[in-house]
Amino acid sequence: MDHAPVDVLIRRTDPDVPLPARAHPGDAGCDLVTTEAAELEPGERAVLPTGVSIALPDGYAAFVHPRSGLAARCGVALVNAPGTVDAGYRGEIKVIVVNLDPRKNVRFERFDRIAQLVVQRVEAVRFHEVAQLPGSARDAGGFGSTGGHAGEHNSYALKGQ
Ligand SMILES: O=c1ccn([C@H]2C[C@H](O)[C@@H](COP(=O)(O)OP(=O)(O)OP(=O)(O)O)O2)c(=O)[nH]1
Ligand SMILES: [Mg+2]
Repeated sequence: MDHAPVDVLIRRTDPDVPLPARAHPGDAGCDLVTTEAAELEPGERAVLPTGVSIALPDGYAAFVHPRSGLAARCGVALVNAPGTVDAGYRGEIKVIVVNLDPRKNVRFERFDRIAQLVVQRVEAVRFHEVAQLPGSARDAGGFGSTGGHAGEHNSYALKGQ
Protein backbone atom coordinates (compact mmCIF):
# COMPACT_ATOMS: atom_id res chain seq x y z
CA MET A 1 0.00 0.00 0.00
CA ASP A 2 1.48 3.34 -0.94
CA HIS A 3 -1.02 5.38 1.08
CA ALA A 4 -1.46 5.62 4.83
CA PRO A 5 -3.97 3.16 6.30
CA VAL A 6 -6.98 4.39 8.27
CA ASP A 7 -6.79 3.51 11.97
CA VAL A 8 -9.85 1.61 13.18
CA LEU A 9 -10.28 0.48 16.78
CA ILE A 10 -11.50 -3.10 17.06
CA ARG A 11 -12.74 -5.20 19.98
CA ARG A 12 -13.17 -8.95 19.95
CA THR A 13 -16.48 -10.09 21.40
CA ASP A 14 -15.21 -13.66 20.98
CA PRO A 15 -11.72 -14.11 22.45
CA ASP A 16 -10.57 -16.63 19.84
CA VAL A 17 -11.82 -14.92 16.69
CA PRO A 18 -9.16 -14.01 14.10
CA LEU A 19 -9.13 -10.28 13.34
CA PRO A 20 -10.49 -9.25 9.92
CA ALA A 21 -7.62 -9.56 7.47
CA ARG A 22 -6.83 -8.89 3.83
CA ALA A 23 -5.95 -12.00 1.84
CA HIS A 24 -3.45 -9.96 -0.25
CA PRO A 25 -1.85 -6.55 0.18
CA GLY A 26 -4.01 -3.96 -1.57
CA ASP A 27 -7.23 -5.98 -1.33
CA ALA A 28 -10.23 -3.74 -0.69
CA GLY A 29 -11.92 -6.04 1.80
CA CYS A 30 -10.89 -7.64 5.09
CA ASP A 31 -12.51 -11.03 5.53
CA LEU A 32 -15.05 -11.50 8.31
CA VAL A 33 -15.74 -14.89 9.86
CA THR A 34 -18.77 -16.35 11.59
CA THR A 35 -18.29 -17.34 15.22
CA GLU A 36 -21.30 -19.65 15.02
CA ALA A 37 -21.70 -22.75 12.91
CA ALA A 38 -24.94 -22.77 10.89
CA GLU A 39 -26.68 -24.80 8.22
CA LEU A 40 -29.10 -23.11 5.85
CA GLU A 41 -31.69 -24.87 3.73
CA PRO A 42 -32.47 -23.51 0.25
CA GLY A 43 -34.03 -20.07 0.67
CA GLU A 44 -33.19 -19.89 4.38
CA ARG A 45 -31.40 -16.89 5.90
CA ALA A 46 -29.53 -16.25 9.12
CA VAL A 47 -27.95 -13.37 10.99
CA LEU A 48 -24.45 -14.58 11.81
CA PRO A 49 -22.17 -13.01 14.45
CA THR A 50 -18.62 -12.07 13.48
CA GLY A 51 -17.10 -11.73 16.96
CA VAL A 52 -15.89 -8.16 16.39
CA SER A 53 -17.04 -4.59 17.08
CA ILE A 54 -15.31 -1.53 15.66
CA ALA A 55 -15.10 2.22 16.17
CA LEU A 56 -14.61 3.98 12.84
CA PRO A 57 -13.28 7.53 12.64
CA ASP A 58 -15.87 10.21 11.96
CA GLY A 59 -16.48 10.54 8.20
CA TYR A 60 -16.05 6.81 7.52
CA ALA A 61 -18.38 3.86 7.15
CA ALA A 62 -17.72 0.16 6.70
CA PHE A 63 -19.61 -1.94 4.19
CA VAL A 64 -20.26 -5.66 4.57
CA HIS A 65 -19.82 -7.15 1.11
CA PRO A 66 -20.42 -10.70 -0.12
CA ARG A 67 -17.56 -13.02 -1.09
CA SER A 68 -17.67 -13.97 -4.75
CA GLY A 69 -16.39 -17.51 -4.15
CA LEU A 70 -19.24 -18.31 -1.77
CA ALA A 71 -21.71 -16.76 -4.20
CA ALA A 72 -20.40 -18.64 -7.25
CA ARG A 73 -19.82 -22.02 -5.58
CA CYS A 74 -22.65 -22.17 -3.05
CA GLY A 75 -25.21 -19.49 -4.00
CA VAL A 76 -24.69 -17.59 -0.75
CA ALA A 77 -25.73 -13.93 -0.88
CA LEU A 78 -26.11 -11.17 1.68
CA VAL A 79 -29.74 -10.12 1.99
CA ASN A 80 -28.82 -6.45 2.51
CA ALA A 81 -25.65 -6.32 0.41
CA PRO A 82 -23.74 -4.23 1.04
CA GLY A 83 -24.55 -3.95 4.75
CA THR A 84 -23.73 -0.54 6.19
CA VAL A 85 -21.82 -0.20 9.45
CA ASP A 86 -22.16 3.36 10.73
CA ALA A 87 -19.23 5.17 12.33
CA GLY A 88 -21.11 5.34 15.62
CA TYR A 89 -22.08 1.65 15.75
CA ARG A 90 -20.39 -0.15 18.63
CA GLY A 91 -22.34 -3.40 18.53
CA GLU A 92 -21.06 -6.66 17.10
CA ILE A 93 -20.91 -6.66 13.31
CA LYS A 94 -23.41 -9.19 11.95
CA VAL A 95 -23.77 -10.71 8.51
CA ILE A 96 -27.20 -11.48 7.05
CA VAL A 97 -26.66 -14.47 4.77
CA VAL A 98 -29.16 -16.25 2.55
CA ASN A 99 -28.83 -19.55 0.74
CA LEU A 100 -30.04 -18.92 -2.82
CA ASP A 101 -29.20 -22.41 -4.04
CA PRO A 102 -32.52 -24.03 -5.07
CA ARG A 103 -31.50 -27.54 -3.96
CA LYS A 104 -28.48 -27.75 -1.66
CA ASN A 105 -28.06 -26.87 2.00
CA VAL A 106 -25.05 -24.74 2.82
CA ARG A 107 -23.10 -25.25 6.03
CA PHE A 108 -20.86 -22.72 7.77
CA GLU A 109 -18.37 -23.87 10.38
CA ARG A 110 -17.12 -21.65 13.20
CA PHE A 111 -14.51 -19.22 11.81
CA ASP A 112 -15.42 -19.80 8.16
CA ARG A 113 -14.93 -16.56 6.19
CA ILE A 114 -18.42 -15.46 5.17
CA ALA A 115 -18.12 -11.82 4.06
CA GLN A 116 -15.67 -8.96 3.67
CA LEU A 117 -15.57 -5.55 5.26
CA VAL A 118 -14.68 -2.52 3.12
CA VAL A 119 -13.93 0.74 4.96
CA GLN A 120 -14.63 3.91 2.99
CA ARG A 121 -14.84 7.63 3.45
CA VAL A 122 -18.39 8.89 3.21
CA GLU A 123 -19.48 12.47 2.62
CA ALA A 124 -21.74 14.35 4.98
CA VAL A 125 -24.70 15.70 3.01
CA ARG A 126 -26.87 18.78 3.27
CA PHE A 127 -30.07 18.63 1.22
CA HIS A 128 -31.30 21.87 -0.38
CA GLU A 129 -34.90 21.60 -1.51
CA VAL A 130 -35.71 23.14 -4.93
CA ALA A 131 -38.82 23.22 -7.15
CA GLN A 132 -36.87 22.27 -10.30
CA LEU A 133 -33.63 20.28 -10.59
CA PRO A 134 -30.98 21.26 -13.18
CA GLY A 135 -31.30 19.40 -16.52
CA SER A 136 -29.02 16.53 -17.58
CA ALA A 137 -28.47 14.27 -20.61
CA ARG A 138 -29.99 11.29 -18.78
CA ASP A 139 -32.87 13.24 -17.29
CA ALA A 140 -35.31 10.71 -15.74
CA GLY A 141 -34.17 7.77 -17.91
CA GLY A 142 -33.28 4.66 -15.90
CA PHE A 143 -34.30 1.08 -15.21
CA GLY A 144 -33.10 -0.17 -18.62
CA SER A 145 -33.67 3.03 -20.62
CA THR A 146 -30.39 2.42 -22.52
CA GLY A 147 -31.52 -1.09 -23.61
CA GLY A 148 -29.52 -4.28 -24.17
CA HIS A 149 -29.80 -6.02 -20.84
CA ALA A 150 -28.84 -9.64 -20.32
CA GLY A 151 -32.36 -10.69 -19.28
CA GLU A 152 -33.63 -9.98 -22.80
CA HIS A 153 -31.85 -13.11 -24.07
CA ASN A 154 -34.21 -15.21 -21.99
CA SER A 155 -37.29 -13.65 -23.55
CA TYR A 156 -35.80 -14.12 -27.06
CA ALA A 157 -35.22 -17.80 -26.29
CA LEU A 158 -38.78 -18.20 -25.05
CA LYS A 159 -40.24 -16.53 -28.19
CA GLY A 160 -38.36 -19.04 -30.38
CA GLN A 161 -39.88 -22.06 -28.64
O1 LIG B 1 -24.85 -5.99 7.48
C1 LIG B 1 -24.94 -5.26 8.48
C2 LIG B 1 -25.67 -4.06 8.46
C3 LIG B 1 -25.75 -3.31 9.62
N1 LIG B 1 -25.12 -3.71 10.75
C4 LIG B 1 -25.17 -2.89 11.98
C5 LIG B 1 -24.25 -1.68 11.85
C6 LIG B 1 -25.17 -0.57 11.50
O2 LIG B 1 -24.64 0.67 11.94
C7 LIG B 1 -26.44 -0.97 12.20
C8 LIG B 1 -27.70 -0.45 11.57
O3 LIG B 1 -27.73 -0.85 10.22
P1 LIG B 1 -28.78 -0.21 9.20
O4 LIG B 1 -28.80 1.27 9.36
O5 LIG B 1 -28.47 -0.78 7.87
O6 LIG B 1 -30.12 -0.88 9.71
P2 LIG B 1 -31.51 -0.24 10.07
O7 LIG B 1 -32.52 -1.27 9.81
O8 LIG B 1 -31.68 1.10 9.41
O9 LIG B 1 -31.35 -0.09 11.65
P3 LIG B 1 -31.25 1.24 12.54
O10 LIG B 1 -32.65 1.71 12.68
O11 LIG B 1 -30.62 0.78 13.82
O12 LIG B 1 -30.36 2.22 11.80
O13 LIG B 1 -26.48 -2.40 12.15
C9 LIG B 1 -24.38 -4.89 10.77
O14 LIG B 1 -23.78 -5.26 11.78
N2 LIG B 1 -24.32 -5.63 9.63
MG1 LIG C 1 -30.30 2.77 9.72
